[in-house]
Amino acid sequence: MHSAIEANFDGLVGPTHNYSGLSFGNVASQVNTAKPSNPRAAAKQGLVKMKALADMGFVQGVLAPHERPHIPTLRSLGFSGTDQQVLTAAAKHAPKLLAAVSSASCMWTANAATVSPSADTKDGRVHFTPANLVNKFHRSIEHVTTGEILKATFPDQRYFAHHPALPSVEHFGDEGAANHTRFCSSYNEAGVELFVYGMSAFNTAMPRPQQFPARHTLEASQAVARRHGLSEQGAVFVQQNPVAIDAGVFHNDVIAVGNGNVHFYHEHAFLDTEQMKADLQLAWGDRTTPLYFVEVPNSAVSVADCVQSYLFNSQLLSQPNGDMTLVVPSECQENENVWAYLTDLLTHNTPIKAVKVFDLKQSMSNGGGPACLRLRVALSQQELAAVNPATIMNDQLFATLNTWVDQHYRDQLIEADLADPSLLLESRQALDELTQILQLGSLYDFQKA
Ligand SMILES: NCCC[C@H](NC(=O)CCC(=O)O)C(=O)O
Repeated sequence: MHSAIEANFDGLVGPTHNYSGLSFGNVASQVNTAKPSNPRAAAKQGLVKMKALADMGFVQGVLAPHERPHIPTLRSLGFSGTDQQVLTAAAKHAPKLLAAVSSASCMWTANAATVSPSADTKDGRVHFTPANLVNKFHRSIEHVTTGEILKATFPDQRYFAHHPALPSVEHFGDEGAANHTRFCSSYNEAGVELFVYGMSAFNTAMPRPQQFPARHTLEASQAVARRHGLSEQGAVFVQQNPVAIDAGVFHNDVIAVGNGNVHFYHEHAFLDTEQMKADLQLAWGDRTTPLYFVEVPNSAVSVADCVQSYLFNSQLLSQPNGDMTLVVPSECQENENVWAYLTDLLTHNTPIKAVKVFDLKQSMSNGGGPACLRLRVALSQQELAAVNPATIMNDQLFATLNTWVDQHYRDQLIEADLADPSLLLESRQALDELTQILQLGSLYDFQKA
């Protein structure tokens, strides 16, 4: 039997990448507000990570950025005239709104969707639900285009089932795979899907964060598990620690990561750690491989260290021999406690045997680490063969995309630049070419007009 694999689909950073301070509750986004960004460096840092994973033998895909600034959203909010008039009026009367419709936030594809592999679902297809990202306006406008990009990347309906986003209302706040982890003993077999939520929308007696928003609800997770056709045994629902959310852990993937039979998480990640372990263990059942819980004590790495270094926003990747590699941002190396912990971890008897460090500073400055930048899609060989091949990273695509970035991206952007009509034209020109490179068809609004 040919083995199933886990592919990573990273978001390519778009030409309008900037720091607008749009994410209340996300420390990096707030701290770096109004700093100049470098979209060209951002895109290239992401490409280097993608290429490195492809070179390590992993299947690596690319998800296209969205059209920004998004003129149709401005029109729906009452701006009118030519595209240039819309832009100028928005810049004058609602500059923060212009910043919101210009964000390159779709780069963080861990928030693009929740994906359930075919081994877990009732109809034996891979299921996708784009996340409504309703808690932040700039992200709430992503899900329609995300759905179209996912359909263009995973087109064959015999293998892939595409759902629309959940209702766009706080009760069903859904942040996608940033709050979803899958455990399995091999990618061929049915796994256990862990859904982590920030609060219950309907049960207001349950604890909630006091200061920062809980973006993701229990009810959203339950709905996704139902529509994906997961078995009762195959889905576990666990509440994130509200205290951690108030300390800046706006997604669970800032404080926990799992893969295969390993759950790597912080002591304060969950409201009830013992319950999380018991529930996962019960769902895991009597599989022959043991489930490893690698719990990081607060005495070694504080929650503040997690938020600053993004230790847990790492990618935990299985090598063919079962050993795992942890892909971390360079901030981990710069944080003394975190680096000491990681150095020590490698001497312990866990499946985590190697650490790889990447410079992702441009994305990190908006609160997005290695794990935020990727959407995991476990695929059988047959399903992999049905993926749009033009989106798979290799030497040629890496070279093509680097040249494309050099041609179209600026190396500095501040908020005021978002009003520049030539930025809009440059971005459209770039994306128009990209749809040809990645063979996505005409998916952007400006291509349909
Ligand atoms: N998974 C990481 C997501 C980071 C993202 N940051 C942002 O949107 C910041 C954008 C800005 O502030 O310009 C967020 O908070 O959802």
